[in-house]
Amino acid sequence: MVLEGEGSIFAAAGPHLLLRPDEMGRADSMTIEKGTSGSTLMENAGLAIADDVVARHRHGTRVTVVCGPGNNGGDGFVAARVLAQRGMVVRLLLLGDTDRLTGDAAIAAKRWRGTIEPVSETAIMAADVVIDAIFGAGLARPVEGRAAEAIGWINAARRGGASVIAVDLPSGIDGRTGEILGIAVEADRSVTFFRRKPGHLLLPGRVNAGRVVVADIGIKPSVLGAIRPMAAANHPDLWKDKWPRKSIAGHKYSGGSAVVACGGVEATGAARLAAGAALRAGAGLVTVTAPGEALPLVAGFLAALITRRCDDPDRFGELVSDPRLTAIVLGPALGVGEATRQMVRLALGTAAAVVLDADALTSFEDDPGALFALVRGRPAGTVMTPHSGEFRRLFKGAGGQGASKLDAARAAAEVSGGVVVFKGADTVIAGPDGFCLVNENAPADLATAGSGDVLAGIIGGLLAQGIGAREAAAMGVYMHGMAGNVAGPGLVADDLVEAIRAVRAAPPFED
Ligand SMILES: NC(=O)C1=CN([C@@H]2O[C@H](COP(=O)(O)OP(=O)(O)OC[C@H]3O[C@@H](n4cnc5c(N)ncnc54)[C@H](O)[C@@H]3O)[C@@H](O)[C@H]2O)[C@@H](O)CC1
Ligand SMILES: Nc1ncnc2c1ncn2[C@@H]1O[C@H](COP(=O)(O)OP(=O)(O)O)[C@@H](O)[C@H]1O
Ligand SMILES: [K+]
Repeated sequence: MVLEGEGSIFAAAGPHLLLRPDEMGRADSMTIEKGTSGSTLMENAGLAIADDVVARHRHGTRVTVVCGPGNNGGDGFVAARVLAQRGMVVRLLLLGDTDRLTGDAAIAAKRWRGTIEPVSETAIMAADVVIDAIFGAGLARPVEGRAAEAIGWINAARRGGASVIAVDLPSGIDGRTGEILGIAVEADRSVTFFRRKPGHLLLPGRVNAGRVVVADIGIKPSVLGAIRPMAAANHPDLWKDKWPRKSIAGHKYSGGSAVVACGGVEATGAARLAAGAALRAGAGLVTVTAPGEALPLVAGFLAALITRRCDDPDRFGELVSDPRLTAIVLGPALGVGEATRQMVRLALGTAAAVVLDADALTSFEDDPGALFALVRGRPAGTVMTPHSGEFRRLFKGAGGQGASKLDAARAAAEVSGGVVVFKGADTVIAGPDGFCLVNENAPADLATAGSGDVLAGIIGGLLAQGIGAREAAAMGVYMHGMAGNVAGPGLVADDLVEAIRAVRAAPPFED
């Protein structure tokens, strides 16, 4: 399979891979089959939790461990024992009966010499630190009843100043989707095992998880080859060797040549932002095609941009037939309708890589299959960058009911044959081979008008330089997040274009 090739994105993803709860279960059982007992894994997990607490809190801290009925609770019993040995004042609360504990959790419970109390509001509210060991990977349905009450009390304790540490996942968060099933713990920290889970990165799980720490509990990375997880965090390790750099022997065409299509006189801002971003991301030259009356506005923006008059799709077809063209960006404020559809068809008919955003996507709302047929057939890369509204319009119920954002993006990439960038605070980049990346460096300041246009331009600028579609998309999303951090609070989209210079000057990896 392509993903496993030497130097492939899968190979580079190693520590950044994300394991769904069922995949984590396989990692556990493969490890147990190879001779490490489940009890040892649980001891290691509980120890990792205790270490995390001890590293941050004084001797004598009042720690309340809230245990659930499964192995997540088992980890809690181990942590409680170790913390008591290390001088913390520990209370252990159990949801349910001790005699209903089974397997490794029952063994861990026997080793706890202290009292096992029923869950109560007062015991939770009296703590300086609460360890949430109610549910982890085994959460199977919405939380209700006593467990829901306990979660409410844990959150109240946190609002009252207690620190909350989640074992594996905040209870109530679905590790596969990041969704809240009923109610969920709001943690300061989550200590998870071996690899992070999608629910640690996808919203709202990411917010509930707080700072996520990954502990080694003795599972060997070699199990990953058989499990073949299909998702990873978007990390520079995945594309740093493609980072844009000017070569001393280069000339302007070495950076490739990009075209950005501009809408009418009242809608030129989006294309200007995209074109500026493409140039700053390293495209050698960027041409903006615009209707006659809009042309002066574009020309007056950045002197480095080339402008070409383009009043109809036929003229656009002529302009993009230049064989030196390496990337085309279509969609930002272009208008929804047949003219845009025709421009998309023409762009997809070229040998250039194409970014389809905004109106280029919405224009195919009534006949997405027609778009996908064109995308699927092309040898050059195609990247589609929908926000959630555009995604729903074009990809309808991709992934089916209960699909995570990851599953939905994956299904969209598979059905369209292109690379899909499903935007948001937890942007997912999906390739048609099903492998997905979840981005996590984007600051909320990016939620501002025109920010998506800048992203489309950055990706276009990277594609123009010959970077592959998946890498350009992943790197582009990451650079966009970095630009947001450089520009900081109060940023407007224009500032992001400017900030790309600082991003390129300080790559997110050691050279
Ligand atoms: N499998 C292993 O070998 C290891 C597992 N570990 C821990 O084990 C956890 C997974 O353990 P489990 O698979 O036992 O699952 P959990 O302990 O997360 O939860 C399963 C239990 O909760 C019940 N349950 C699920 N959803 C519920 C709901 N909404 N309301 C009420 N009850 C509900 C289930 O019936 C079951 O009794 C991981 O998150 C991790 O903390 C670690 O100890 C490392 C080793
Ligand atoms: N809360 C958020 N945190 C981080 N990034 C965000 C957030 N909200 C939106 N973004 C990012 O900002 C950009 C907005 O794009 P888009 O919705 O197309 O807006 P526009 O059409 O105004 O340009 C996307 O890249 C998206 O991922
Ligand atoms: K938990």
